[in-house]
Amino acid sequence: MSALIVLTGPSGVGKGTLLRSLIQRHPELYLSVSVTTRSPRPGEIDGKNYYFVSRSTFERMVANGELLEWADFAGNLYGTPRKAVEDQIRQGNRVILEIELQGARQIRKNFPAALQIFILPPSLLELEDRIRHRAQDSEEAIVRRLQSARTEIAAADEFDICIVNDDIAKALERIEATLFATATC
Ligand SMILES: Nc1ncnc2c1ncn2[C@@H]1O[C@H](COP(=O)(O)OP(=O)(O)OP(=O)(O)O)[C@@H](O)[C@H]1O
Ligand SMILES: Nc1nc2c(ncn2[C@@H]2O[C@H](COP(=O)(O)O)[C@@H](O)[C@H]2O)c(=O)[nH]1
Repeated sequence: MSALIVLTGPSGVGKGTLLRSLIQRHPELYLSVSVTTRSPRPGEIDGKNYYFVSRSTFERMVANGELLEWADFAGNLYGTPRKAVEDQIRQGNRVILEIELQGARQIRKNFPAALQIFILPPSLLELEDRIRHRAQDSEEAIVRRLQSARTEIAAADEFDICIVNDDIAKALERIEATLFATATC
Protein backbone atom coordinates (compact mmCIF):
# COMPACT_ATOMS: atom_id res chain seq x y z
CA MET A 1 0.00 0.00 0.00
CA SER A 2 1.54 3.31 -1.08
CA ALA A 3 2.03 5.81 1.75
CA LEU A 4 1.95 8.71 -0.69
CA ILE A 5 -1.08 9.19 -2.95
CA VAL A 6 -1.35 11.83 -5.66
CA LEU A 7 -4.74 12.95 -6.97
CA THR A 8 -4.57 15.01 -10.15
CA GLY A 9 -7.03 16.16 -12.78
CA PRO A 10 -8.06 19.37 -14.49
CA SER A 11 -9.35 22.30 -12.49
CA GLY A 12 -13.08 21.91 -11.82
CA VAL A 13 -13.20 18.14 -12.37
CA GLY A 14 -14.25 17.59 -8.76
CA LYS A 15 -11.01 16.59 -6.96
CA GLY A 16 -11.77 18.72 -3.90
CA THR A 17 -15.39 17.53 -3.76
CA LEU A 18 -14.33 13.87 -3.92
CA LEU A 19 -11.57 14.34 -1.35
CA ARG A 20 -13.86 16.04 1.16
CA SER A 21 -16.12 12.94 1.10
CA LEU A 22 -13.15 10.56 1.12
CA ILE A 23 -11.64 12.17 4.22
CA GLN A 24 -15.01 12.19 5.99
CA ARG A 25 -15.31 8.45 5.38
CA HIS A 26 -11.62 7.71 6.11
CA PRO A 27 -10.34 10.28 8.64
CA GLU A 28 -7.13 8.26 9.03
CA LEU A 29 -6.00 9.60 5.64
CA TYR A 30 -4.00 12.83 5.86
CA LEU A 31 -4.79 15.45 3.23
CA SER A 32 -1.79 17.72 2.68
CA VAL A 33 -2.53 21.46 2.95
CA SER A 34 -0.76 23.31 0.14
CA VAL A 35 0.84 26.73 0.09
CA THR A 36 -0.40 29.16 -2.57
CA THR A 37 -0.01 32.74 -3.73
CA ARG A 38 -3.65 32.71 -4.93
CA SER A 39 -6.06 34.98 -3.06
CA PRO A 40 -8.53 33.17 -0.81
CA ARG A 41 -11.98 32.53 -2.27
CA PRO A 42 -14.99 33.43 -0.12
CA GLY A 43 -15.20 30.90 2.71
CA GLU A 44 -11.67 29.57 2.33
CA ILE A 45 -9.73 29.42 5.60
CA ASP A 46 -5.98 29.96 5.93
CA GLY A 47 -4.38 26.77 7.24
CA LYS A 48 -7.40 24.62 6.31
CA ASN A 49 -7.92 25.03 2.57
CA TYR A 50 -4.47 26.45 1.88
CA TYR A 51 -1.71 28.44 3.50
CA PHE A 52 -2.12 31.74 1.66
CA VAL A 53 1.27 33.43 1.30
CA SER A 54 2.91 36.25 -0.65
CA ARG A 55 5.05 35.53 -3.71
CA SER A 56 8.20 36.46 -1.78
CA THR A 57 7.35 34.03 1.04
CA PHE A 58 6.66 31.30 -1.52
CA GLU A 59 9.98 31.97 -3.28
CA ARG A 60 11.80 31.85 0.05
CA MET A 61 10.18 28.46 0.80
CA VAL A 62 11.35 27.15 -2.59
CA ALA A 63 14.88 28.44 -2.00
CA ASN A 64 14.97 26.83 1.47
CA GLY A 65 13.86 23.45 0.10
CA GLU A 66 10.65 23.57 2.16
CA LEU A 67 8.44 22.33 -0.68
CA LEU A 68 8.20 18.74 -1.86
CA GLU A 69 7.02 19.96 -5.26
CA TRP A 70 5.67 23.18 -6.64
CA ALA A 71 4.20 24.65 -9.83
CA ASP A 72 3.09 27.83 -11.52
CA PHE A 73 -0.55 27.16 -12.44
CA ALA A 74 -2.88 29.63 -14.18
CA GLY A 75 -0.92 32.62 -12.86
CA ASN A 76 -0.44 31.51 -9.25
CA LEU A 77 2.15 29.43 -7.41
CA TYR A 78 1.17 26.25 -5.55
CA GLY A 79 3.35 23.91 -3.50
CA THR A 80 3.33 21.04 -1.02
CA PRO A 81 4.98 21.73 2.35
CA ARG A 82 7.59 19.02 2.81
CA LYS A 83 7.71 18.74 6.61
CA ALA A 84 4.06 17.86 7.29
CA VAL A 85 4.07 15.17 4.61
CA GLU A 86 7.33 13.62 5.83
CA ASP A 87 6.16 13.73 9.48
CA GLN A 88 2.86 12.00 8.64
CA ILE A 89 4.55 9.27 6.60
CA ARG A 90 7.11 8.73 9.38
CA GLN A 91 4.18 8.25 11.80
CA GLY A 92 2.81 5.53 9.51
CA ASN A 93 -0.03 7.55 8.00
CA ARG A 94 -1.08 7.65 4.35
CA VAL A 95 -0.88 11.10 2.79
CA ILE A 96 -2.89 12.47 -0.14
CA LEU A 97 -1.68 15.34 -2.33
CA GLU A 98 -4.30 17.12 -4.45
CA ILE A 99 -2.05 18.72 -7.06
CA GLU A 100 -1.87 19.60 -10.75
CA LEU A 101 0.11 17.86 -13.51
CA GLN A 102 3.54 19.53 -13.22
CA GLY A 103 3.63 18.77 -9.49
CA ALA A 104 2.48 15.19 -10.06
CA ARG A 105 5.37 14.71 -12.47
CA GLN A 106 7.87 15.99 -9.89
CA ILE A 107 6.45 13.56 -7.31
CA ARG A 108 6.65 10.66 -9.81
CA LYS A 109 10.31 11.45 -10.42
CA ASN A 110 11.25 11.82 -6.75
CA PHE A 111 8.84 9.28 -5.18
CA PRO A 112 8.29 6.56 -7.79
CA ALA A 113 6.40 4.40 -5.26
CA ALA A 114 3.64 7.02 -4.90
CA LEU A 115 0.24 5.94 -6.20
CA GLN A 116 -0.88 8.36 -8.93
CA ILE A 117 -4.60 8.77 -9.67
CA PHE A 118 -6.01 10.97 -12.45
CA ILE A 119 -9.59 12.24 -12.32
CA LEU A 120 -11.22 12.80 -15.72
CA PRO A 121 -14.38 14.77 -16.54
CA PRO A 122 -17.14 13.07 -18.56
CA SER A 123 -16.42 15.71 -21.28
CA LEU A 124 -14.72 19.09 -21.75
CA LEU A 125 -18.14 20.70 -22.00
CA GLU A 126 -19.16 19.30 -18.62
CA LEU A 127 -15.82 20.47 -17.15
CA GLU A 128 -16.46 24.02 -18.35
CA ASP A 129 -19.97 23.84 -16.95
CA ARG A 130 -18.63 22.79 -13.54
CA ILE A 131 -16.01 25.55 -13.38
CA ARG A 132 -18.56 28.17 -14.42
CA HIS A 133 -21.25 26.94 -12.03
CA ARG A 134 -18.74 26.91 -9.17
CA ALA A 135 -18.63 30.69 -9.79
CA GLN A 136 -15.35 31.17 -7.92
CA ASP A 137 -12.99 32.31 -10.68
CA SER A 138 -12.72 35.33 -12.95
CA GLU A 139 -13.37 34.89 -16.69
CA GLU A 140 -9.61 35.20 -17.28
CA ALA A 141 -8.86 32.49 -14.71
CA ILE A 142 -11.55 30.22 -16.20
CA VAL A 143 -10.05 30.54 -19.68
CA ARG A 144 -6.53 29.77 -18.37
CA ARG A 145 -7.79 26.77 -16.43
CA LEU A 146 -9.66 25.37 -19.44
CA GLN A 147 -6.54 25.81 -21.59
CA SER A 148 -4.46 23.87 -19.04
CA ALA A 149 -7.20 21.22 -18.88
CA ARG A 150 -6.53 20.08 -22.47
CA THR A 151 -2.81 19.52 -21.74
CA GLU A 152 -3.60 17.79 -18.46
CA ILE A 153 -6.19 15.43 -19.93
CA ALA A 154 -3.75 14.52 -22.72
CA ALA A 155 -1.34 13.31 -20.01
CA ALA A 156 -3.88 11.07 -18.23
CA ASP A 157 -2.26 7.85 -19.43
CA GLU A 158 0.92 8.68 -17.47
CA PHE A 159 -1.05 7.83 -14.34
CA ASP A 160 -1.49 4.50 -12.52
CA ILE A 161 -5.25 4.78 -12.69
CA CYS A 162 -7.81 7.06 -14.37
CA ILE A 163 -11.25 7.57 -12.87
CA VAL A 164 -14.07 9.42 -14.62
CA ASN A 165 -15.97 11.66 -12.21
CA ASP A 166 -19.39 11.32 -13.82
CA ASP A 167 -21.31 10.45 -10.69
CA ILE A 168 -19.73 11.51 -7.36
CA ALA A 169 -20.74 8.36 -5.44
CA LYS A 170 -19.44 6.05 -8.16
CA ALA A 171 -16.18 7.96 -8.57
CA LEU A 172 -15.68 7.86 -4.80
CA GLU A 173 -16.27 4.10 -4.80
CA ARG A 174 -13.60 3.69 -7.50
CA ILE A 175 -11.12 5.79 -5.51
CA GLU A 176 -11.81 3.72 -2.38
CA ALA A 177 -11.39 0.48 -4.32
CA THR A 178 -8.01 1.75 -5.57
CA LEU A 179 -6.79 2.92 -2.18
CA PHE A 180 -7.96 -0.02 -0.14
CA ALA A 181 -7.42 -2.85 -2.62
CA THR A 182 -5.97 -5.85 -0.78
CA ALA A 183 -3.19 -7.77 -2.43
CA THR A 184 -4.00 -11.39 -3.23
CA CYS A 185 -1.67 -14.13 -4.35
N1 LIG B 1 -19.70 14.30 -10.33
C1 LIG B 1 -20.06 15.58 -10.35
N2 LIG B 1 -21.18 15.96 -11.01
C2 LIG B 1 -21.55 17.26 -11.05
N3 LIG B 1 -20.89 18.28 -10.45
C3 LIG B 1 -19.76 17.95 -9.78
C4 LIG B 1 -19.29 16.61 -9.69
N4 LIG B 1 -18.15 16.60 -8.97
C5 LIG B 1 -17.93 17.89 -8.61
N5 LIG B 1 -18.90 18.69 -9.09
C6 LIG B 1 -18.98 20.17 -8.96
O1 LIG B 1 -17.98 20.72 -9.81
C7 LIG B 1 -17.45 21.92 -9.25
C8 LIG B 1 -15.94 21.82 -9.18
O2 LIG B 1 -15.58 20.87 -8.20
P1 LIG B 1 -14.27 21.03 -7.32
O3 LIG B 1 -14.15 22.41 -6.81
O4 LIG B 1 -14.31 19.91 -6.33
O5 LIG B 1 -13.16 20.76 -8.45
P2 LIG B 1 -11.58 20.68 -8.31
O6 LIG B 1 -11.13 19.62 -9.24
O7 LIG B 1 -11.20 20.52 -6.88
O8 LIG B 1 -11.15 22.09 -8.83
P3 LIG B 1 -9.75 22.88 -8.58
O9 LIG B 1 -8.67 22.01 -9.09
O10 LIG B 1 -9.92 24.14 -9.37
O11 LIG B 1 -9.63 23.14 -7.10
C9 LIG B 1 -18.11 22.10 -7.89
O12 LIG B 1 -19.15 23.05 -8.00
C10 LIG B 1 -18.65 20.71 -7.57
O13 LIG B 1 -19.81 20.76 -6.75
N1 LIG C 1 1.52 21.38 -8.03
C1 LIG C 1 0.61 21.70 -7.11
N2 LIG C 1 -0.66 21.94 -7.48
C2 LIG C 1 -1.55 22.24 -6.52
C3 LIG C 1 -1.20 22.31 -5.17
N3 LIG C 1 -2.30 22.65 -4.46
C4 LIG C 1 -3.31 22.75 -5.33
N4 LIG C 1 -2.87 22.50 -6.58
C5 LIG C 1 -3.63 22.49 -7.83
O1 LIG C 1 -3.75 23.80 -8.34
C6 LIG C 1 -4.91 23.87 -9.18
C7 LIG C 1 -5.70 25.09 -8.87
O2 LIG C 1 -6.22 25.03 -7.56
P1 LIG C 1 -7.33 26.09 -7.06
O3 LIG C 1 -7.54 25.78 -5.61
O4 LIG C 1 -6.78 27.45 -7.31
O5 LIG C 1 -8.56 25.84 -7.89
C8 LIG C 1 -5.69 22.57 -8.92
O6 LIG C 1 -5.46 21.69 -10.02
C9 LIG C 1 -5.07 22.02 -7.68
O7 LIG C 1 -5.13 20.61 -7.62
C10 LIG C 1 0.16 22.04 -4.82
O8 LIG C 1 0.56 22.08 -3.64
N5 LIG C 1 1.01 21.75 -5.81
